[in-house]
Amino acid sequence: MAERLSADARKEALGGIPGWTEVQGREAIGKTFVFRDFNEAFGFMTRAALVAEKMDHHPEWRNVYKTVEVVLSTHDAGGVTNLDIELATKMNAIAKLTQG
Ligand SMILES: C[C@H](O)[C@H](O)[C@H]1CNC2=NC(N)=NC(=O)C2=N1
Repeated sequence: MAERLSADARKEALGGIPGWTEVQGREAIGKTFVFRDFNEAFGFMTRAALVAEKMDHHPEWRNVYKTVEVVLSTHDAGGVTNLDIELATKMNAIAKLTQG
């Protein structure tokens, strides 16, 4: 199983994934993505869902129109692991593609 990152390791990893920050009150990372419209937002979610399923690592997320709020943590580990960092990195890349 993936290892829970220390607070220092989390901070360091967050430095490499623009827009992602610590969630207050729990060990998790989050980012709010804002797209041009619902079509783009849902396109992002569709692509990200396929990647998440392949990784067997799943986001907590909420979509309202063109905004997608994402929270990542590794429930099995009770915190943030490299799986979250990897999925966050992939989501940033997918968002870039989605936004054209
Ligand atoms: C059995 C299954 O592999 C586990 O429950 C996986 C599925 N997806 C998961 N996703 C996330 N975010 N954290 C987990 O601990 C997790 N565990």
